[in-house]
Amino acid sequence: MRLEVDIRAKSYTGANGKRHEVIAGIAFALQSGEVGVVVGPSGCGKSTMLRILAGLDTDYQGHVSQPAGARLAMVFQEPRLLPWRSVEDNVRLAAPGIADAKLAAIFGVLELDAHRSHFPGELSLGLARRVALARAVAVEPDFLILDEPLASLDDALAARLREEIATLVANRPMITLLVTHSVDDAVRLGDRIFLLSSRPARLLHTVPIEIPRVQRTDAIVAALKADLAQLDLSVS
Ligand SMILES: Nc1ncnc2c1ncn2[C@@H]1O[C@H](COP(=O)(O)OP(=O)(O)OP(=O)(O)O)[C@@H](O)[C@H]1O
Repeated sequence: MRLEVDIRAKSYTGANGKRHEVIAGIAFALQSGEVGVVVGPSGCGKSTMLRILAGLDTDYQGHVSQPAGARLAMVFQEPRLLPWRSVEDNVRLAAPGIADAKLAAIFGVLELDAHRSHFPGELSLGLARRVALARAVAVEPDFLILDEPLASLDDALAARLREEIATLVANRPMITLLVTHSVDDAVRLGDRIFLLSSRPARLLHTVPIEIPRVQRTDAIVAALKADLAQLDLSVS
């Protein structure tokens, strides 16, 4: 299973009729079992790229190929839960027929067991993100897209959710693509990091990380971040 991305250009037409270029060249490939992390400055075009990868936007130049029949799940920045349904129902509606044991395993990893009967309005942002993630994983995707899953969470919560994401991706062979502003999150979670320029987004560097996630101690993470900081992120 392999995802191949070659987005050569993407632009939007503004209200004044002028086109503005948002993506100027992003090409990469990911294999099943790999976590790719896209890091780029705010507003550079990351969400636009994810929408293209998810097939929600076909108005671009280039191509994206994923295996026929690959099942895709996407977790958006805002959790988008059904407010009138319980946590458990939100997940079951996305994955009808899911076995109780499978659901219990997902809720276990994401520490949601105590919240099964809660409604989205009763949840903190961190919990709502976990439910959105549970819902995505419950459909057993081949390709999982996560748009800023750790943004706006305090450090301790972000660290917990990061661990949980690491457990989920280790439990299932899928292609995971995660977008973040945070180099720290990227080096803790990624197998391959894609560094983008500011808008229009251009892929500046692809950085593979060979050290297994479980072996990435704080000292190793600091060293990896120092390596990344040496890279030239200016667009020539
Ligand atoms: N539907 C649209 N029509 C016109 N312009 C758009 C549209 N969607 C996004 N843009 C513009 O494209 C640029 C990139 O937006 P995008 O949301 O992809 O960036 P981003 O890197 O995800 O940002 P952030 O990091 O803040 O989430 C921005 O200048 C944005 O205003």
